[in-house]
Amino acid sequence: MSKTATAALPEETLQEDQFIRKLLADRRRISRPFPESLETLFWQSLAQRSLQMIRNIATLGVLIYIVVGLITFPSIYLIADESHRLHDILIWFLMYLNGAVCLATLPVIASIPGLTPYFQRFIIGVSFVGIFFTSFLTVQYEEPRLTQQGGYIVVFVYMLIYFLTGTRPLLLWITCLIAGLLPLPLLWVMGIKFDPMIYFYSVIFSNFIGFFVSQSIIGKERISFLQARLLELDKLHSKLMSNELIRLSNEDPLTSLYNRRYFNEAIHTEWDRADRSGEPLSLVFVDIDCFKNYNDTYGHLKGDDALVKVAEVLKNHMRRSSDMAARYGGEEFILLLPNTPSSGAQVVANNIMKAVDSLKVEHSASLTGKYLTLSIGVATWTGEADMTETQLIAQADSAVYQAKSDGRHLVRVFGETH
Ligand SMILES: Nc1nc2c(ncn2[C@@H]2O[C@H](COP(=O)(O)OP(=O)(O)OP(=O)(O)O)[C@@H](O)[C@H]2O)c(=O)[nH]1
Repeated sequence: MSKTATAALPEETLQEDQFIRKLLADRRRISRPFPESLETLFWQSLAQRSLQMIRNIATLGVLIYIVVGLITFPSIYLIADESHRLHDILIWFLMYLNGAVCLATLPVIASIPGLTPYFQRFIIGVSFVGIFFTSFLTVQYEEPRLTQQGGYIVVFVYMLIYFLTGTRPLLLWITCLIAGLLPLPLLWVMGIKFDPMIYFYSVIFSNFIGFFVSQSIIGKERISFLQARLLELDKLHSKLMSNELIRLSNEDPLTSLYNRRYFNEAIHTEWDRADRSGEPLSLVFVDIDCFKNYNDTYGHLKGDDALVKVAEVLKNHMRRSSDMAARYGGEEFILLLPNTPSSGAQVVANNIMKAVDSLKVEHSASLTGKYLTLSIGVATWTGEADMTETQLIAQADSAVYQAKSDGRHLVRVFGETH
């Protein structure tokens, strides 16, 4: 990144940019948590993507779930022995209902904007309920083959939770582990016998597998996230750069006022606007008196300081958002005052004159007194058809000339005789 470019970026953003570049260069550290704000952003982006995915596949999900129901129900009917068929169908139905409720919650949360900030918490809650009831019910089939099938469903549920929700794997792992272990004392109290191996395999082991696989997927997600974030920062950087370039091309580097080039553009726009609206447009031309003498006496650097001080006064007198002050040439400034009649422009000119007087910038070689003074010319266009912008500028300039020839340290209005 170039020197100018880095200067345009805020310090925080710059640090983030450098951190990301380092991390992408040395990917061994990628699985460690990022600094807090970036880490939060990462999980938020995953949650956002999950929400979007859930919204997109909601209808398809409902259809698939119905098809799964239509396929598994007859198989339960066929597999289960007649002696406990009703019991097993009831267990299947409760499991199916549990799955339907849990899965239906997701698109509902995703479609209510007020709930989406709590998406992760809902996921934790829904996962807990889903795993608890699925684990609790699946071992209650009388038919061992169905228990085994239920085990596969638990594995499937785990995978769904891990891959669909974009939730932190460790948090999910702990939640699912507790939800998976909690039915054990309940089953024991209820005296329900079950195969511990199937329970271990479907509830505990698959949770581990889901955790490790999702950890490795999250690692890849982290890389994509950092790359996307870097792209965003680059875009922001380019935007700042182009804003900065625009600003620099419009600005006078010494005084930070607008420069003559920008003034020429602005007067053109305002001229057209005044032409359409019929509002008066005033120019105030400001020239520092005996500035050559000032430079000769105090040196150019002091001369520059004086220019900056005058510029500050001008800026402070630009009270309307449409007013603008520009540096027109060496020690000449110009104010563009849209929708301002001559009387208003004269008030501004006199105030500026007094404000510079009150600065009391010592000028021992001045012809007007002991301090730095201004000569100011005012010209106003009130819609005369035969006038041009250049003519208005020339009128303001000629009013300054009048002020100079009348003795300096004066405000003169073009067309008025004194
Ligand atoms: N320090 C400094 N001086 C500048 C700058 N731009 C122009 N000047 C000086 O401003 C002076 C303007 O001098 P003149 O045009 O003769 O006007 P003046 O001495 O102010 O005389 P009057 O306008 O008749 O009062 C010149 O000496 C320029 O060198 C600048 O950026 N910095």
